[in-house]
Amino acid sequence: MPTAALNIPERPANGDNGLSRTVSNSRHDPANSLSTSPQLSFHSPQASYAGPPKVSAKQLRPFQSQDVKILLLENVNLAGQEILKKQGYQVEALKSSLPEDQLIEKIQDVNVIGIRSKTQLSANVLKHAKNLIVIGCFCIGTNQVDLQYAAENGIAVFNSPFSNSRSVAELMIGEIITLARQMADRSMEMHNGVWNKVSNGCWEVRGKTLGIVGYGHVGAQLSVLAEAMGMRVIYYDVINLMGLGTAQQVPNLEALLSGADFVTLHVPEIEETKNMIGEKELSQMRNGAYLLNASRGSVVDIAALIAAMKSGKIAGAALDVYPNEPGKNGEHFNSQLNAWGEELRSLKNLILTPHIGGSTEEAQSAIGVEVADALVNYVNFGTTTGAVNMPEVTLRSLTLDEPNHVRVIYIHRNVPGVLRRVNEILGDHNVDKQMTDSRGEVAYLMADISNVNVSEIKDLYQSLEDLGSRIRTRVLY
Ligand SMILES: NC(=O)C1=CN([C@@H]2O[C@H](COP(=O)(O)OP(=O)(O)OC[C@H]3O[C@@H](n4cnc5c(N)ncnc54)[C@H](O)[C@@H]3O)[C@@H](O)[C@H]2O)C=CC1
Ligand SMILES: O=C(O)C(=O)COP(=O)(O)O
Repeated sequence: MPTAALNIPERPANGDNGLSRTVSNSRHDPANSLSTSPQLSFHSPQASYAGPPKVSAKQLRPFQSQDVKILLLENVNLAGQEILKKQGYQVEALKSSLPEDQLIEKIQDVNVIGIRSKTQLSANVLKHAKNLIVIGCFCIGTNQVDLQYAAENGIAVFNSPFSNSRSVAELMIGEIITLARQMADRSMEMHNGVWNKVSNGCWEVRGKTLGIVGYGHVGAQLSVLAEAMGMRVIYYDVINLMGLGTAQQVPNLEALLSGADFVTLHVPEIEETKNMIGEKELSQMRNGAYLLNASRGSVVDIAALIAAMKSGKIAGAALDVYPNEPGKNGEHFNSQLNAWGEELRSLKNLILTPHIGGSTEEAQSAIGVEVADALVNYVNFGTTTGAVNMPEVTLRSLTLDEPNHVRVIYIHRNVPGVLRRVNEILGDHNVDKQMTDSRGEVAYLMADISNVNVSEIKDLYQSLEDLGSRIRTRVLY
């Protein structure tokens, strides 16, 4: 049998590979949601995929669902775990993140990894992930993943772009009032048996100005909620955006800082936002203003914030995120993690929360479902809709359950002449549908072809692998 060397099993004569699942081909069409809706039912393809060049025969082996190994870290919600288990995949779920050495060991073996904001998937970690085809970030932020390295190595990355935005915005509203009324201090005092009834330095939020830095999903939600409480809203963003309600965009960060009583930060962690709020920016804020950060720890220079709070310039602050965060619950938050840890804990009217902005039942189950659906669609069908580091490619219908149909996924470097060469190879068969798109250096081609005998799949696969431009080839059937 020509496929024996690669251990590609022959398709049974009736075209049924013995697996049967119900799947959806679109995660963005609610009517097609994997978990909630009328579903498109068909016999599952038996998918085959390959790792990078010069991999062993074992890695080239096509997989049955039960061969797919998934590692979920950081307590991914059960709703998401269930979707993956229902596919028949092997799912290992851990409650915490892993230190780099343990992560490197574990990641060598898995095809799919699911993480949240804590796990660092650097190039150094990913270079050990020889079998990895896709990463699911069960959160909004993707700064913890080397997206470029992943794309260049044919690893797609998905996230959940807005399922926890409302939860973050609501936490901000709670914190704005808590800061204005020094509520955290009063509560702490009462827990220590101290009655301390004060109005000095306590304010209503009605009529005060909220300055939102980063008017994206979180910032815009917050804007609406704050106006409903009678606050005036201004915002600063690097792109021009229409303000909701009567919110007004200001032209630069300084205008925002000097014009707001409360400043909240909702920008991504990127080079430009590192230490975006430091000594200079804090000095531009109003005397007695408040600062809230639920974006990323690197956005605020915490030593400068401590100084501004000690001097009374800043009347209160709320921090949900830190440059170094503990890897699991119960770990101590102290100066070993962050040099200023102890000093921070001693400050008045400072709310410290353990990165809980998106931690609600609603947000976590919605994220679990959304990202798990995306992973299933990628593993089973190669669909990249919603990927954050790859071109978005999908084909309108699936014919993989029909005899002699295969789907070819060809991730390649975006250089001239590739499509011509790929189509010379595919042209020996009947190309039913094809879509290709590129994002920077990486291009993604998906083609459904018919008239392919199972005995030809290995050659088809190998011919694509042999092209100099290939990053990863998958043949699904
Ligand atoms: N504390 C928590 O649990 C959570 C934290 N987050 C963090 O919040 C961040 C924001 O979340 P979303 O609103 O969903 O993101 P988003 O991508 O919808 O919005 C971010 C906005 O920031 C703007 N921006 C980028 N660079 C900027 C700069 N230098 N100056 C001003 N504006 C800039 C963008 O144009 C965009 O409008 C996430 O990237 C994540 O790091 C998100 C969810 C939960
Ligand atoms: O969604 C995000 O970016 C967050 O920061 C929330 O992260 P988490 O899922 O709580 O680790």
